[in-house]
Amino acid sequence: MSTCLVPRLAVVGVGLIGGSLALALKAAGAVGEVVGIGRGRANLDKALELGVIDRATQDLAEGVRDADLVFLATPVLSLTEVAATAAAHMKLGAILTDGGSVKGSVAAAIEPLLPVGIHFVPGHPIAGTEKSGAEAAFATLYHGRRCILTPTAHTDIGALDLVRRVWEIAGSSVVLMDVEKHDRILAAISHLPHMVAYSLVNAVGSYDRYEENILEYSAGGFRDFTRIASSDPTMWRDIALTNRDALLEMMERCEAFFAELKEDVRNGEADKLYEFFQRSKELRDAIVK
Ligand SMILES: NC(=O)C1=CN([C@@H]2O[C@H](COP(=O)(O)OP(=O)(O)OC[C@H]3O[C@@H](n4cnc5c(N)ncnc54)[C@H](O)[C@@H]3O)[C@@H](O)[C@H]2O)C=CC1
Ligand SMILES: O=C(O)C(=O)Cc1ccc(O)cc1
Repeated sequence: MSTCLVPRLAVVGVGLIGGSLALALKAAGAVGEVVGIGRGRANLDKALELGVIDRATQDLAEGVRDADLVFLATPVLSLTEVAATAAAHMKLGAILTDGGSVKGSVAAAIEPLLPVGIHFVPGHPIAGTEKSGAEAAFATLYHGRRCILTPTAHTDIGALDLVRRVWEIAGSSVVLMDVEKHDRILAAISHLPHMVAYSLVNAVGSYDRYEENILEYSAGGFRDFTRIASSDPTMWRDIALTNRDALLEMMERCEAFFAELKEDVRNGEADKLYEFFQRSKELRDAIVK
């Protein structure tokens, strides 16, 4: 009989987020067996080869059957369907959690589907990179980062405690938050920057006056600013669709500042431009150490 925190972990979607949690728990000796569940055989084989998972299956029902904890790490729009199938085949008392970037739609859709005796804890590790797939996973991704859990009135306290300990063992500090606050904060600090980066790359990459790819002339600033535009398009499509209202509000705020800047450039407003840039620098220097 295993004495580790999670005797059997099932990870649905063995990519950056699911794979990294598996590796972190393995490194800490907190997990017995890790079962990886996915749609593509090639990614599962890679995950096996890299030691991210111990067993692989493309059959969700079979993969979750004996799991004590099931971690859903697939794109946000797939989570409800995956959760419904997983929950229907999990053992009584097992815990289901997720790492989706948007929480309001996820918790609201999944909770009504859960059979009695299956506990759901919505979560979101605030850690990541622009890379995807099992090859992108690494054990220290969550070190020194935050993980937001968004329990609802229905969340089981024991399940919440176990998921909290899982993320702490993975190296994160856990913050509890209500879903609306989560979705608004993430729209501002994560989802808006991705939309801006995607737009910037399009604006510059489609500029064809000189019939050559001017992205090849990019210096450090362009690379830093647009790294996140290399992120997975399915993931970001799902985030944009499921956090629509909060994201639109932030995109409008951003548009207003851009419009102000445009007017000041057009009118040669030296003092206003200086103030705009000075204020931005102070804000940025205070936020990002
Ligand atoms: N990439 C990041 O930096 C972060 C991502 N997230 C969230 O974590 C989740 C996973 O993201 P990543 O690990 O980056 O993606 P990923 O693309 O690296 O991995 C997702 C895996 O799920 C598989 N998959 C997709 N649909 C599936 C389905 N219906 N059934 C089984 N497998 C399926 C994909 O084939 C892929 O292997 C997403 O919900 C994302 O919003 C959360 C925090 C950070
Ligand atoms: O690569 C980066 O800097 C990110 O911003 C990663 C990221 C993407 C999505 C999330 O929900 C959380 C973190």
